[in-house]
Amino acid sequence: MCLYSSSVPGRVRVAVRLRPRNAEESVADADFADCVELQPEFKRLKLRKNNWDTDTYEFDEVLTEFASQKRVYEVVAKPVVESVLDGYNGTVMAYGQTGTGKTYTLGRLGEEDTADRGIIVRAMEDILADVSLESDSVSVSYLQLYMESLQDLLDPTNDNISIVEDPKSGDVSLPGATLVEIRDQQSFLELLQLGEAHRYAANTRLNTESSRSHALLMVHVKRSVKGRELAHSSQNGNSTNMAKSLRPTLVRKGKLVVVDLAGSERIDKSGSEGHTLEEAKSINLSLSALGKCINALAENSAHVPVRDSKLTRLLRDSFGGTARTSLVITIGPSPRHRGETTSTIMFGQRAMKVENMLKLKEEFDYKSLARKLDIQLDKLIIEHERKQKAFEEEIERITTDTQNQISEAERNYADAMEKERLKYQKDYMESIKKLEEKWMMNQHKLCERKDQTASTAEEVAELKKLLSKETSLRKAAEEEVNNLKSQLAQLKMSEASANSESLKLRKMLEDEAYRKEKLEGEISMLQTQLLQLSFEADETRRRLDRGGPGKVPGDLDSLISQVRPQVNDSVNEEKASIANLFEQVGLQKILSLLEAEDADVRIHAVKVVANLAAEESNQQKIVEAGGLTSLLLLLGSSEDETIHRVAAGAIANLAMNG
Ligand SMILES: Nc1ncnc2c1ncn2[C@@H]1O[C@H](COP(=O)(O)OP(=O)(O)OP(=O)(O)O)[C@@H](O)[C@H]1O
Repeated sequence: MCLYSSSVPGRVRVAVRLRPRNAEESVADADFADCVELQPEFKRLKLRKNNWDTDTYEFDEVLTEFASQKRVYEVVAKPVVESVLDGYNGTVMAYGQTGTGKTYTLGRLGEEDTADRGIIVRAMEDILADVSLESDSVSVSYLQLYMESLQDLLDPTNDNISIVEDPKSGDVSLPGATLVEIRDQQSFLELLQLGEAHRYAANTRLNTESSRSHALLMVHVKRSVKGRELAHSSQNGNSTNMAKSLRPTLVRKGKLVVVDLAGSERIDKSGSEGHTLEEAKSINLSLSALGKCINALAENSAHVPVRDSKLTRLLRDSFGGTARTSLVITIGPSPRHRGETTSTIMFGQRAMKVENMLKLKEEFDYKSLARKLDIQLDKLIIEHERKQKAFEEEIERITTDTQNQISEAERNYADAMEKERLKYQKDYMESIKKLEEKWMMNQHKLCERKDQTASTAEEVAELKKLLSKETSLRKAAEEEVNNLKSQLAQLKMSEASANSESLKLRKMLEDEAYRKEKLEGEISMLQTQLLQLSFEADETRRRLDRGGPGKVPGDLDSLISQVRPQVNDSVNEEKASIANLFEQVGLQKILSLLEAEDADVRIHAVKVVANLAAEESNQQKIVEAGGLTSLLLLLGSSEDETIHRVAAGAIANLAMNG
């Protein structure tokens, strides 16, 4: 499962490499100029159409016949190798006519002279130098595609390898191909030699040449992303080692595909016949399918005929896919092969227009995590088993110890029990003996008491008699008491009724007393009012007596004369009534009213006393009753003018007499 994938546009890069003239060409074409002229500084190639006309083509790199293998690697393959190390897929491919140097460019081992090392050897050197063999892995498959049959060059028996394409990612894989892990350059070189030997043998068997098949080397580079891992773990500084070990490693998977294509010469020119013709057709089929795909991609055509051949299916990621692709087209200088050279150049020109979308291939390495966990689990199981065994042994030891202790304790307990039993048995026997002695003694005492009991029985009979007598007496007394109690109850009942009667009478008496008091109050009030009326009448009378005819207006004289007899009569009546009152009320009572709270009562009282004091017959009685003293006190204590005046008159009358 791809975890992170960032897409970067990346056009197919194309370099053209010119092979130097070989011995044959030096002779045969001695009088002729090369069919191409290279201008590497302008990255241009001029193709001579004839003696006076040339076509000019531009490439990403133009490598002359003098270009070193090192330079070719650096401009053609190194950027791709670096991408693979960064986690991208990459393709380096050589295309050209037979004998133009495709294998020389890609596959020279440089055993005699390291300067001759081709792209494959140099790429692996760079890869091995960059990876860490502890955390990363490099593995290789080596295959040959011959007439639509994919053969494993590392396992010649495996000659029909199927191509599997991931419909989602478009990744192409060959699950049936042998995959050999590379740990050093030497083993890789040996592997390449082995593959070449197998290729030679296969081709001999098939009666063909290596130039008639396509060779593919696939290098899988899997790298754990340490930087990310470190950053991640530093964010979780407190995480435990166990948690760390359970975290899957992030890995980048880059795949480098190096393709040495079969020669691209035309069938008609090769003059092939029979099997060779079929072979040439097959090669042509796959190369022309590749050409068609590249054309379609260059023209942004909607349909790319990838499925037309196994070669295009194998290279679908390299053209229009996610890989960084670098194509080196190889050409010879001979004007005799101008046609093939032109065709090769045109192929390269179209390939330059193909745009890929480079995608980073990163994923979590769950497989290695699972492996790691398996190892950890095995360790834990072994540890657990070891501990379990130790535990069981410990349990056994403890059980044996405990059983021994229990046996010991049981023995001790049995001994102790026996001792206790004997002790209690002895104590028991002694107790029984003591009890028997006691019982004997008691028996003896009992016999003695039996004699005493006989005399006691007579006394008891006597006492019983007395008791029955006492009982009958007590019963008679109780009856007497009950009688008395019933009499007492009757008496209490009659007393209660008498009490209620007396309460009623008492209430009636209280009511009568209250009424009497009320009536006395009313009488007193009426007497006071009567006194006042008497006094006023007396006053009126006196005024009439003092007035006389001279002081009364003329018209009044006659009136008085008419009235006087009537007045005198009424005065006499008044006098009689006052005297009468005096007798009825009592002098003491009248004098006590001089000290009444009410001012009006005091005024009336003083007027009555004055009126009485005016009569000589009363004066002696008034003085004796303390009336003079009462009047003097009233005079001293009151500020009322009428009281002053009337009291003074009364005092004068009493004083004169006294
Ligand atoms: N740049 C070069 N410098 C010197 N010699 C070269 C160069 N390129 C190719 N040769 C030589 O030319 C010959 C043919 O080269 P090579 O086998 O690599 O061609 P090819 O394209 O792989 O042919 P085929 O398609 O038949 O495999 C070899 O002898 C090789 O050494």
